[in-house]
Amino acid sequence: MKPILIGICGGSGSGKSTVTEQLLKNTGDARCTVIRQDNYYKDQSHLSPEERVKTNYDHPFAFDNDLFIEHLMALKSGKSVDMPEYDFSVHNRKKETIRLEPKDIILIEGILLFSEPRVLDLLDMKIFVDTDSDVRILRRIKRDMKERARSLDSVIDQYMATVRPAHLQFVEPSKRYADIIVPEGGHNKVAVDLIQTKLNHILAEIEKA
Ligand SMILES: Nc1ncnc2c1ncn2[C@@H]1O[C@H](COP(=O)(O)OP(=O)(O)O)[C@@H](O)[C@H]1O
Ligand SMILES: Nc1ccn([C@@H]2O[C@H](COP(=O)(O)O)[C@@H](O)[C@H]2O)c(=O)n1
Repeated sequence: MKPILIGICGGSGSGKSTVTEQLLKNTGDARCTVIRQDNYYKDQSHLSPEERVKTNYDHPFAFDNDLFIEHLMALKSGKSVDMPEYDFSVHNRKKETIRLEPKDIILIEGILLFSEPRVLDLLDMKIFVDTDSDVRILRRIKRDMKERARSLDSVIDQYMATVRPAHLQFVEPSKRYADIIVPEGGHNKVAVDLIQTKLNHILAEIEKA
């Protein structure tokens, strides 16, 4: 049986990574792997640090979706891929890549998964993590200052200039494509447990096949 591709989409700070990590932890990395759309931001080595700050990172144009889709298709057909690595503190790809082996369950995480029809076509299950925007921006401020080397002013300015408009234009309308909506994100134990039950069922089916 071919690997099952599960998309986990939602706004920035909604809790996608937390949901994804929990599903990976419960399923085990022998049978499950994760591929993140964030790793497929375009290479910006040709731009100066000042120019990179101006990029709209919430618009579909910011992503190398051709490479992302090529890698999704490869994993789906049982081939391994070398996923790019990304450094948010310098707004650019790292030189290193990570080898991803195809596993029975491939979790795919990203803000713009469901707004790209070619990605939608490849997904076997679509999960949207839905969290109010006030909660998301508060989570993002904490995370970006701690983990992504940002100042409070830069997070607020970026949110107003690009994150919020792109969320309303691309992310929020894409919720309609979801099979399952998870309110509040990673600490929603009931929702994560229900999804895990479905994954366990899929894994048992694969073993029988
Ligand atoms: N249900 C929740 N309740 C409280 N905090 C949460 C919840 N889900 C996620 N978080 C926290 O919010 C922050 C952003 O979550 P994350 O999973 O990284 O979001 P995303 O990947 O959608 O940007 C993290 O610090 C995470 O620990
Ligand atoms: N150089 C970059 C690249 C992306 N971002 C922001 O990351 C957000 C997506 O990641 P989440 O984990 O929050 O889903 C997205 O909203 C971009 O604005 C960035 O700030 N800098």
